[in-house]
Amino acid sequence: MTAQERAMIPTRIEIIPSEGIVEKVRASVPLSTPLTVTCLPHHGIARTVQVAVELSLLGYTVLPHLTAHGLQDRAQLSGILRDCESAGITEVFAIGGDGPRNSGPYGSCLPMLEDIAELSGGRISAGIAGYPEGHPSVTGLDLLEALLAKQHLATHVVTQMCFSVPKVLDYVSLLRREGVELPVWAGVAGAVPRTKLLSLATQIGVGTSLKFLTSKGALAKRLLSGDKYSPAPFVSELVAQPGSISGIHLYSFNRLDRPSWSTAPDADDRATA
Ligand SMILES: NC(=O)C1=CN([C@@H]2O[C@H](COP(=O)(O)OP(=O)(O)OC[C@H]3O[C@@H](n4cnc5c(N)ncnc54)[C@H](O)[C@@H]3O)[C@@H](O)[C@H]2O)C=CC1
Ligand SMILES: Nc1nc(=O)c2c([nH]1)NC[C@@H]1CN(c3ccc(C(=O)N[C@@H](CCC(=O)O)C(=O)O)cc3)CN21
Repeated sequence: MTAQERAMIPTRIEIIPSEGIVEKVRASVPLSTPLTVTCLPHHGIARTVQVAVELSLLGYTVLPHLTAHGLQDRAQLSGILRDCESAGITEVFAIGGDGPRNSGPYGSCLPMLEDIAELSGGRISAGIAGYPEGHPSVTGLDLLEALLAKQHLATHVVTQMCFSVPKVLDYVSLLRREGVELPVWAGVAGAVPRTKLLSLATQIGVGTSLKFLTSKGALAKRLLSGDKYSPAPFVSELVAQPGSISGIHLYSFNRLDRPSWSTAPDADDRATA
């Protein structure tokens, strides 16, 4: 694969719907860069959808994250899908969610996906999550079974953040062996302070590949240079493998400097006031 081809890998950015984020995005992200809006338990789904709708109306391609555990009932999901459609949103990222399951009908992602397909009449599609390193409280077999059950309702898989190229590639091979043909987008941490990354990675259970970061390999050394984690060496190594991943999903933590491998056009394309 040539450097030119590597540079063409589709890249999208995940943001947190914090106060002021719409203005921040508008000031620094070109309209051509797709965005996803995360859904954290202490924020709730309404906030995610509101930010996604605002960004979509500004002209961004945007996917809100919908968490099954965060939904009270089917009517709430129906309202969210209507709001999305009215704002021109055609795809969401569907996830179980970290928060406690409420009394609503969606104990996991699958029944929510079924209702998204039914309520939207198939007009809103969905991405789902994959775990190259497993999940702290779910077995690998359960995760695979859930993925197999969900795949017919999904358009793509986004991986949990991972710091090891071989683990991502092994995971894509595993999915292909098990009959999952969906495109896989690799979840990659953005250039964030290393302390922040370490605490978050421990919290969400990606400790194994973090051990890789403290190993003595050449790639590990490059990733660890400076105060911040640098995703660029990881990304260039990953995309050099032909036919493996379909895109890069960057967990930005709202640090919105343009990623060094980005294919996005220049500042002229930014949203204007
Ligand atoms: N990768 C990501 O971007 C995000 C991941 N999450 C995490 O993903 C988990 C699963 O969501 P999906 O991948 O959509 O899977 P899912 O909702 O399809 O569930 C997969 C399987 O894991 C079980 N399960 C899920 N969470 C569990 C838990 N906390 N304890 C025990 N069993 C559990 C389900 O019953 C099911 O058998 C969430 O609970 C959360 O921890 C949450 C938000 C974003
Ligand atoms: N289990 C799990 N849950 C998630 O929500 C999640 C994943 N995994 N994997 C990938 C990304 C990373 N996510 C996160 C999680 C926390 C923050 C975060 O910065 N939280 C702040 C609070 C931010 C705020 O309230 O505005 C913190 O200090 O914890 C960011 C992205 C969302 N995604």
